[in-house]
Amino acid sequence: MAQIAKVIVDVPTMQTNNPYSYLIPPALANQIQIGMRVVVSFGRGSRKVQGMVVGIDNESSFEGQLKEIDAVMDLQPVLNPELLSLANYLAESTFAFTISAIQTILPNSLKAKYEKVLTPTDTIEEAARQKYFATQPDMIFDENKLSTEDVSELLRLRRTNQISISYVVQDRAKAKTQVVIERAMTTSQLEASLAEVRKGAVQQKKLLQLLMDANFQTISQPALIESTGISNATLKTAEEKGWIVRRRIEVRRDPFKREVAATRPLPLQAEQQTAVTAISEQIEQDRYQAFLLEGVTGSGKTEVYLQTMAKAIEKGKTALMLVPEISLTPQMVNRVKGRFGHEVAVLHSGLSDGEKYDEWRRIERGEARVVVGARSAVFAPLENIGIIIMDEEHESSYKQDESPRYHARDVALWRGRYHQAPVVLGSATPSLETRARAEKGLYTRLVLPHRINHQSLPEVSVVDMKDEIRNHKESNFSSQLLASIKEKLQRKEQVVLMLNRRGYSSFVMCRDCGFVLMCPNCDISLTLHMDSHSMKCHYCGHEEAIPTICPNCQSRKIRYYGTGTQKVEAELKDILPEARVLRMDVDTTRRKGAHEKLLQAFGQHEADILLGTQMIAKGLDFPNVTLVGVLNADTSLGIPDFRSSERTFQLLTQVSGRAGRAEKKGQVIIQTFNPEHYAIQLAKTQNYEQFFAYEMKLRHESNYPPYYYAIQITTSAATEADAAKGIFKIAKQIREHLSAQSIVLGPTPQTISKIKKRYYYQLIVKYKKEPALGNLLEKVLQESQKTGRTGLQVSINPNPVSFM
Ligand SMILES: Nc1ncnc2c1ncn2[C@@H]1O[C@H](COP(=O)(O)OP(=O)(O)OP(=O)(O)O)[C@@H](O)[C@H]1O
Ligand SMILES: [Zn+2]
Ligand SMILES: [Zn+2]
Repeated sequence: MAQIAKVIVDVPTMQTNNPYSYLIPPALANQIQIGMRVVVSFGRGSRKVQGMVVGIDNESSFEGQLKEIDAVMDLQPVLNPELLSLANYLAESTFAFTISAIQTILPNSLKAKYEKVLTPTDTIEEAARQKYFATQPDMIFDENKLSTEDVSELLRLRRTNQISISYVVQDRAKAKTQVVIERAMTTSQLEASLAEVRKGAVQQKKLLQLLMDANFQTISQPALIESTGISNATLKTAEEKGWIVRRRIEVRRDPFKREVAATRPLPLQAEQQTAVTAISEQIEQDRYQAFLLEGVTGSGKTEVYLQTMAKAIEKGKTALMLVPEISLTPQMVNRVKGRFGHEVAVLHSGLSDGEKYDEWRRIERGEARVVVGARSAVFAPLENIGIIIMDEEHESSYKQDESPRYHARDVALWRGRYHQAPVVLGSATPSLETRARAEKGLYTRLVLPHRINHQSLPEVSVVDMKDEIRNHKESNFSSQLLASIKEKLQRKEQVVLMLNRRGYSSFVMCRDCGFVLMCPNCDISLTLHMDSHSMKCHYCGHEEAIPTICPNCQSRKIRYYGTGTQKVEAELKDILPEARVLRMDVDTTRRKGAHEKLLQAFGQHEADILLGTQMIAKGLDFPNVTLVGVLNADTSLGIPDFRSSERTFQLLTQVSGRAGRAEKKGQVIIQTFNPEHYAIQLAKTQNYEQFFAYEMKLRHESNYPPYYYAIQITTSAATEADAAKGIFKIAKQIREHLSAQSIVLGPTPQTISKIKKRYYYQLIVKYKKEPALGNLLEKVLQESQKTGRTGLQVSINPNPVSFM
């Protein structure tokens, strides 16, 4: 009986969630498995496309003529059954196409080209060894060059573990390489050369002596240069004279080479113990339960994570831990590595595709039983998960803002249910959604109300910048903040300063006509960058010269407004010339590892002040920091979004929490133009519960989440008219079907209505119960696939983190 494979195909212009049926050629019968990638021909032109096998039937209800699968790309499944059904869940819950869900779950290198190298194992049959490995130790699997019979045979060998596979990324540029130096002459030849070298050539002599040493072995070029001071030029001469050869060799990637000192579990404080016990009980009983671990800053949440993860590992299970973004990773990764050593795999956006892939394979092979990573690590191919942790669960970076628009929290909860394992959502400032669910009893709430050793929370004072501006010359520093900084520096303590913006100043404006320099591609003003002496767009990267004359009225009175990290750094140098300042923002952390280096330097007190954007607000644990200054608390308040108060409160509470974490008492100074705003007043007392109650009341009054669900529908097109027409048509379609209780906001242009030369319109549906809405939106999405002519794109974003 013929076998039929159900294949999800990758055709960008004609996406559908339905699999297509293909005949499995007889030679591959019983060899192709669910979760393998295949090549099939698609459509009238019989274009070759990639696809994923999601099902295999032994008979077909399909009447007509089926095409055969052309080739199989994998010798073993790359997605296991759990991850395949997770792909379906993602597609359904986020209005995405199954193929893009699958691609999101797979690591990038599996989308790229790579070579599969086959090696025989000890158990290989003699006939097979003779056939494939008689003349070579391994072979490259190339589905285009091998006969179907060979492919079938190799699949069988793989399934019976007679061969193993390793993957090498084909693009050589991606492989990590290093130049090594080898000796190319005999000792006596080198001696002869030494005699000929002219007197002053000290480096050449030094090199020859090194080479003549009986113990000389191949050495890496950077190591040689570093240890001897011999220059690159000398090595070049040496190569020309034939003393050495330089070769480029491949080295294994290891994203975290530095050994981390091992740590032992700390004796727990009473509240930590209660939390660990409650979570461990669920691990013991293999039960899914979601927990909210609500602990003030510095209350020791990390120790709770580590000890419950250890419990899962002890039981022979695996553990998954999510952290918001790379900025948080260095300290957290070190803590996890300190406890679990080589069992840890790290996945985050700072890794190259190759590094990510190496880690992915280690997880898949079961070599790493603990995974730490940012958002996409939630798809780590761990089996037998015993616990899932999500640190700083309120962070908006957990939501992906392109398709599939998933929230890692939902995926974590889904996997927790699948594996019957507890999921721990931790935060000092939980999202309103999560805290509300705990209120309803859906999550078990665990509270750590005190700092470790009952150290008090830092004292927060609020400075009204309106008064400051009236009384002083224009400065980013109030007299109170400046005085405190000086005091701390005198005591050899450290200071963290947060500014909510990068660049030098935020925009350039003409004092005569009010002209503001805008990006030609986006509806946003350009930002001045002093380091590159240019104006940059933070959305599309457009860059142009700094104007000295107003392009509009030719006036010379063009001035810089607002403030940025570079400008504050310059001011600090001016008023505190002896202070050592480290600046941390997108511009200083662009290079790989730069982030970790900066934090390490600050931790070792190589600087007195850490000045940064929001990226310094979370997770840092430096005992010597006793003052935190927030230069402009208002930027996040000014954003026209229902979550702006929540964001502001979270940010201020988080950054305040960096002060006074050890024995020394902490102090926080918040500068603002809105000192009476409730988000700022409540951040002053760092009282999350009070903020929660107040904000929930406001959300209730104005029908916002978490009282209502929300869906954002966006259209975009090359012309404004097309984008608008598209959204109004959708609005009409939807309104006809909505119940009276639901609310539609818009359609309106998006807050930033033009990005990269495309125009954006949106509409928001707020609803409590709309069982038919999902299907309706699916239909809208399918229809939008057909309107290729105008280039209209429609996207649907369930539970958007903001309405902008
Ligand atoms: N049981 C304990 N005994 C002694 N010290 C502890 C204990 N638990 C945690 N600590 C220490 O207390 C400090 C704060 O802990 P941790 O960084 O885990 O806090 P946190 O709750 O994650 O804070 P934040 O939300 O601000 O990141 C750390 O330096 C940690 O090593
Ligand atoms: Zn002008
Ligand atoms: Zn732009």
